[in-house]
Amino acid sequence: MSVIYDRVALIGLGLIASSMFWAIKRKGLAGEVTGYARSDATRQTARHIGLCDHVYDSAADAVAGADLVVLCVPVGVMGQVAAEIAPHLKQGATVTDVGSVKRDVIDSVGPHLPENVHFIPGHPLAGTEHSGPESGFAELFDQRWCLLVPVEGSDRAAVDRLCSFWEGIGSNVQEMEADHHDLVLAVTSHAPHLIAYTMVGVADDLSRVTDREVIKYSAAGFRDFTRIAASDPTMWRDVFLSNKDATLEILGRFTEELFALQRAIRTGDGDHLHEYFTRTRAIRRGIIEAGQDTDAPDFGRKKSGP
Ligand SMILES: NC(=O)C1=CN([C@@H]2O[C@H](COP(=O)(O)OP(=O)(O)OC[C@H]3O[C@@H](n4cnc5c(N)ncnc54)[C@H](O)[C@@H]3O)[C@@H](O)[C@H]2O)C=CC1
Ligand SMILES: O=C(O)C(=O)Cc1ccc(O)cc1
Repeated sequence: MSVIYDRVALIGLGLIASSMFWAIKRKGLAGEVTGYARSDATRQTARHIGLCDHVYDSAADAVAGADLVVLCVPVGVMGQVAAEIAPHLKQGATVTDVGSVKRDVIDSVGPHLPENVHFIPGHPLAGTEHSGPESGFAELFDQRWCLLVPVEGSDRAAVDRLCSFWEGIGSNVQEMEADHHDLVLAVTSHAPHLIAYTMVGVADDLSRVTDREVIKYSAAGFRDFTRIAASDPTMWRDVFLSNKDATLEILGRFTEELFALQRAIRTGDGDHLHEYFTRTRAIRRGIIEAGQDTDAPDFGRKKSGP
């Protein structure tokens, strides 16, 4: 694979940026990769582990001369970071992001960017419950989807170039409209995370009265919930607050179904339960047949280091 962008700037050096860096280096997709993170401690750690060719003390310096700028910060601060870098962007550069929510990011970032740059929002559907610069690994995006969400007037050549970049990183790329993205992700990722957070919270309350038996005897299902509920609190607070409508819609439907199942249990309606579980089992089989099953935490891949 050859160089796709001469200079790439990663803003926010956590799980996603560090995984991107190692994947970029693995395939030689960029001539140089610069980086910036808000905290001095993160910048020091990044320098110590060789994350980025150069880590700058300001976002302005990191993006200067960059052909591709990737915003890898929590969605709640995307707009603020865009305002900070806007005056320093190279003419003709592409600005993208990796945020888990798209409409809110488009609305908060778009207005800050000058007309002479290409803004192409994105979202790699790959991650783990870990965060920070040391949590990244080159294989994170292999065979995972990366959704690109071009905005009105996005330049076709710039979108195609970003698509090639993500394919070089290892992803399968698809384009999607922003509101549709947010609804799909509310079903497949955001609501499930909230449910996991809730279930672990409930069990935590219970564990106090049962001498922590809930943890001690936790079966695989609950352990999977605890993994998800260990995800970064800042990131997930921002996801729920910025994808409010879609998440609330899905949670409303979830609550209705839960009440129906609750009623079936109370009234002894075994047929209802059996039919429901037969339908959900078919969904799982569909996922496996589509080659999207991954089963294990971290989607079945083990961290093999940078
Ligand atoms: N963790 C995951 O599984 C996935 C996360 N995402 C999205 O990727 C983005 C980054 O997530 P992670 O890498 O997991 O987070 P992380 O917590 O590992 O890293 C975020 C980084 O941003 C920095 N940061 C925070 N505020 C900043 C600011 N104002 N200016 C500059 N740097 C700032 C933090 O210091 C940290 O280095 C988020 O928007 C998230 O929604 C997307 C796919 C998967
Ligand atoms: O760790 C998990 O189970 C995930 O679901 C990872 C993840 C988290 C957030 C995203 O926007 C995309 C992927």
